[in-house]
Amino acid sequence: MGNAEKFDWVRGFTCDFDLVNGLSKTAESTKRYLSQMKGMYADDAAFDKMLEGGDDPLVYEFYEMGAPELPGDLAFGTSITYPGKVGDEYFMTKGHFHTILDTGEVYYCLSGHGYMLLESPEGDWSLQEMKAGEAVYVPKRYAHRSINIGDTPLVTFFVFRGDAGHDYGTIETKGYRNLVVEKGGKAVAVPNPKWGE
Ligand SMILES: O=P(O)(O)OC[C@H]1O[C@H](O)[C@H](O)[C@@H](O)[C@@H]1O
Ligand SMILES: [Fe+2]
Repeated sequence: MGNAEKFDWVRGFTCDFDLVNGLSKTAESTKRYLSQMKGMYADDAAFDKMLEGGDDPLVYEFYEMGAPELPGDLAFGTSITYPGKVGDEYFMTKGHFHTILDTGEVYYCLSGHGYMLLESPEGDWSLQEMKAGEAVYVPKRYAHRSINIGDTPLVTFFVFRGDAGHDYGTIETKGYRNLVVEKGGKAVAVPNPKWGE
């Protein structure tokens, strides 16, 4: 049974999410493995090398609860980005704009340490730090991507309008203007050499 049928979107329901690892015993997660992110990391050689050995690490997983795609409904769940790097670039989600660009989103960090990378179509961008107990507001119009800069899973709980939709196209073709890499033991933002390609 899929998540949409499991839950009563008309009369209400509850669902568990672990405070530390973010996982649910009831809902089923959607998983994204490294092989599904080809071209998204700056270092293609490091990316290919990681997959050569036959190992395809789980980079992140999240819950699609099956909220009705209507303006009055709310999509919510946890998103878990695992620790790791491709070359010196930290593991991250694909990131997306909302199809209805004018819809925001809230993320509350349950555990781990990382950043939310925000970028508007006009190129305004920022990094919002995420650590347990901090909530991040993703304003309407901004693409958003979670980046794990720690050694433990970065776990967030998110809520957004049910009809917002995901637009991956722009990020998949152009990328973000900046990446977050480890330099001298520190996480720093650097310009993305592949941007706009
Ligand atoms: O959609 P991605 O960029 O692959 O990230 C995965 C997921 O992360 C977050 O938790 C969002 O709220 C989800 O809507 C999203 O689908
Ligand atoms: Fe979103």
